Formats: sequence, structure tokens, C-alpha cells
Amino acid sequence: MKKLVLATSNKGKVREIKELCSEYEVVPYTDLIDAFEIIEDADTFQENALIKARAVYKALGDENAIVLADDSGISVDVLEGAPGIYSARYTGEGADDKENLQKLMQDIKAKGVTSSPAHYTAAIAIVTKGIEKTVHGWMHGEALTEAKGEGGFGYDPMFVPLGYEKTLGELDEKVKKELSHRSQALKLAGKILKSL
Ligand SMILES: O=c1[nH]c(=O)c2ncn([C@@H]3O[C@H](COP(=O)(O)OP(=O)(O)OP(=O)(O)O)[C@@H](O)[C@H]3O)c2[nH]1
Ligand SMILES: [Mg+2]
Repeated sequence: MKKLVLATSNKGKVREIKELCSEYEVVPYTDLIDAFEIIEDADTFQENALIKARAVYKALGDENAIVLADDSGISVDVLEGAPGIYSARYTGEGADDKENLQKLMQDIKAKGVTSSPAHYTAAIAIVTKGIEKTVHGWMHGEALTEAKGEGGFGYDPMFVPLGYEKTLGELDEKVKKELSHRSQALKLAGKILKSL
């Protein structure tokens, strides 16, 4: 089984990527080396994913390692695309998922609406010897001003995917597995991984 090293410290992503890449041995980099801070200072999901994958590839010191990073976020139409690449830091550095979720619901409410079209984006970067590749996936839907359910992570309790009437917090996890920005991007990443 080929080993994939994940350049992430987000447990929700690790859980989903393990589920979605079951034909690989998926290992978070923190199982191999000490966690270190990676500054995600680019202005696109794509570049931030590359920053994370390159940093971990270099730190591992194993030129044959295959490193995969995910940079993702939610963009809300009524907020002109915010929080976007700032989704993890919406309430500031070190913000937690619950604070970010509350702020996003309040900011949408402050626009005088109870919901807004929104979408998630995931950029996946793969870095290995002589190779740097990126792919994207998206999931469209509606962001609510009320959180419902406990499933998923992050903003999922306030997000209703297009074609559904319940949030990702309430829906069976199979729905997110099929539809999500991350699963769409990983389907494309799978083609790259097979060619390595
Ligand atoms: O409800 C959600 N369901 C998802 O499927 C999802 N995907 C991304 N997000 C949000 O976007 C931020 C990513 O920021 P991000 O890519 O920098 O990740 P992160 O900082 O959490 O971990 P790392 O991979 O950088 O170590 C995360 O914190 C989440 O708030 C999601 N929220
Ligand atoms: Mg991050």
C-alpha cells in the first residue's frame, strides 16, 4: 500500500481524507515528525495548499515521500466571498471552529437575511520528488444563520448542500462523502497519485 503523508493538523480533514483515500496508507505528518508552524500567507487556496505540502515534504527529509495538503474554506455570497481563504482564522489567529461558526452566522444575520448562497472550495496539493501538482473541488449550497446537527466539522452545521433540506451537521456522513469539495478534489488527486 502506497503511503500518503498529510500536511495538516486538522483532525476533521484527516478523518475525511482517510475515508476517501482508503486504498492508501494515510498518515498525518505529526505521526512522523514534530508538529511545526506553517505560515499560510498566500492569497489563494491553491498557493496555500502548496506552501503546506512543500513545507512538510522538506521537513520529512525523505525525497520519496508523497505529501498531500488541503487548503479549504467557505465563501458566502452575501459577504462578498468572505471568509474564503481566511475561514480558519475568521475570528483571529488561534480561533476555534465554534467561534468561527458563531461569527459567520452573525455576519450573515447582520446583512438582514436568514440565509445566503455559499460554496466550499478545497485545493489539494501533491508534492513528491520532482513533482508539484494541484487540483480543486467545490460544493455549492446555502449558508444558514442557525446551526443544526453535530456531523462534519467547522461550518458544516450551518451549511445545506444544493438539492438538500438539511445541514451537513444533520445529514448522513455519506452525503458529504459523495458531494464535498474535498471528495471532488480528491477524485482528481487520485488520478495524479495513480500516475506516480
Ligand atoms: O465545515 C466545514 N467543513 C469542511 O469540509 C471544511 N473544509 C474547510 N473548512 C473550513 O475552512 C478552514 C480551512 O482552513 P485551512 O485549510 O487552513 O485548514 P486548517 O488550518 O484547519 O488545517 P491545516 O490543514 O491548515 O493544518 C477550516 O478550519 C474550516 O473552518 C470546512 N468547514
Ligand atoms: Mg490552516
